[in-house]
Order: sequence, then structure tokens, then C-alpha cells
Amino acid sequence: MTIKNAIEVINIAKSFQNTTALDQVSFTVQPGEIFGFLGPSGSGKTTTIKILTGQLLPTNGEAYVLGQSVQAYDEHRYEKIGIVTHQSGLYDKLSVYQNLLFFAKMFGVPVARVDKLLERVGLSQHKKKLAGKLSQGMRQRLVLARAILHQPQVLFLDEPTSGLDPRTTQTIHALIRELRDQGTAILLTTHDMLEATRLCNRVALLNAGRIAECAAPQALQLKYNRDQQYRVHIASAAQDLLLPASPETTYQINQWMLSGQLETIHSCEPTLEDVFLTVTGRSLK
Ligand SMILES: Nc1ncnc2c1ncn2[C@@H]1O[C@H](COP(=O)(O)OP(=O)(O)OP(=O)(O)O)[C@@H](O)[C@H]1O
Repeated sequence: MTIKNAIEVINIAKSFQNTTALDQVSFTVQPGEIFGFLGPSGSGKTTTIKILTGQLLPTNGEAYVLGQSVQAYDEHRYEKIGIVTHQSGLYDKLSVYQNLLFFAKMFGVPVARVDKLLERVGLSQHKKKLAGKLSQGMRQRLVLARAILHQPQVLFLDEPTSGLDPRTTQTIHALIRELRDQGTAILLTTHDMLEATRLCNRVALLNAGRIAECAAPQALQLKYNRDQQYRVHIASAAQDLLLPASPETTYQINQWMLSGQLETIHSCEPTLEDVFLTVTGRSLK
């Protein structure tokens, strides 16, 4: 049976004593979609993941993962979901291989998959190393390998590349895309707008526990492209020129193209960071 919404969140709220961490949050994530939760520190990203993975109960509202209410989780639920968070524990005194083997046995996963996954995340040569001796980037790749070992239908990634070097980030991004293409529903939190723009099919901009906007990154960039300008570089000018979108500009650009003077041209839509600032009045940092 195919489920339309792998994740469905309806008016979730969460309060801690005097703090409202989430307020009227609603969204859905479909199979084969990367949904980004984009917000600054303290905006409620981790709280959302904790509610959806059964680690916290919401104060109000309903949420369903693969059709099952998050308030009625049983142990079988964890056979279908994968979680990567900062607290994702590894057994530091076990080797890379033993860590995965342990979880493979727990989930009844064929042992052959352990080697395949180690190869995929680039840890084959380090399989005998103790998990406690891994670099941060290797550790995160092992955490991700462990989270997808049992081929979950839904994957929760809380800041999966935070603090990692560009090469490890690229490896992890490629793996996330591959999982998406295989039909996994992925909820990813980040405060990195470039990561969100590159990876996510849709993003929710989260500000102080509320969703301020929710759409495809490019749709948001076009919606808030209020200035509508082009940045061009022509052979005879020392600097780039910033031109408003207008019939005169179109004519002028056409002339430069015909005379071979136009060297570069870029549309100047805002970044997701700019959109966030416009929508919420605050930056993502
Ligand atoms: N256990 C808790 N007790 C009290 N307040 C909490 C608790 N957990 C979270 N909060 C508060 O709820 C709000 C949202 O926190 P949350 O960790 O979800 O934010 P976040 O967007 O994940 O931030 P970060 O990017 O720093 O991880 C914050 O104001 C935080 O202080």
C-alpha cells in the first residue's frame, strides 16, 4: 500500500514551562521528498523531530508517521524509521564494523548489507577502527549508515552536516539524494540555507516555533524577488552593471549580445537567507 503522506503534522504545539517551542505547526512530507525545516537556533527544529520520533509528546495537535499517531508508538515503529541526531549514540568501544553488525542483528538485516553500506559511505578501510577514535566526519557517516541500515521508509536528519568539512558534506548530500530517489521520505533540519536550497524539494521557514512560509526553495526565491534585477558584465566596463528588469534593459542586453559584448548575465533573485530575513525580520544565524 502506498501512503500519500509519510509524515502528517496537524496544528502541533509544544510548551516547556514558560517557553512555547512550537505553535500551530502543520505540514506533510511525501515518500520520495526531502522536506527541509529551516530556522535559526531555538526556532523549534529539534523539538519537532523529537515529537515525530516519539521522544517527546506534543502539548496539542496531532502528528502521524506512516499513518500511525506519534502518541501511540510501539517498538515496531522504529523498524520503519531512521534517525540522525547529535545524540545518536554509537558504541565507542566497538569497531565501526561491530557497531553496524550489532544493529544489523537487532533489525534482522543481512550481514552482507553492512559491507555494502560501509563501502557506500567510504568507511570500508576504517571498519576495524574503534568508533570512539573516529574523526567527526567519519563518525557522522557511520551514524548515517546505521540510521539507514534497515532501509527505513522515513528518515529524520537533525542538522546532518553541521560542522563537517565540504567533502564529507558532499558525500552525505549524495547519499541523501539517493535515498530520496529510492522513495524515502526525508525530514531534514538545517540552519544552512545553501544546504536547504540544494537538497530540499520543499522547505518550511521556521521562526520562533511557527512556520512563516512553506514552499519549494525556488518558488520562495521567485515570490520574494521584488527588485527584479539583472547583473551583467560587458567587455568595455570595469565593473558589473545592475539593471532593472524592463523593456529598455531587454533591448540593451539584446544589443550587447548581438555585438558580442555581453560576457556574463545573472538574474538577482534573493537567496533563501534573504527570503528568511524578509519574511521574519531576522537572520538565520
Ligand atoms: N527540554 C526542554 N526544556 C525547556 N525548554 C526547552 C527544552 N527543549 C527545547 N526547549 C526550548 O524550546 C525552544 C526550541 O528548541 P529546539 O531545540 O527545538 O530549537 P532548534 O531550532 O532545534 O535549535 P538548535 O538549532 O539550536 O538546535 C528553545 O527556546 C529551547 O530553549
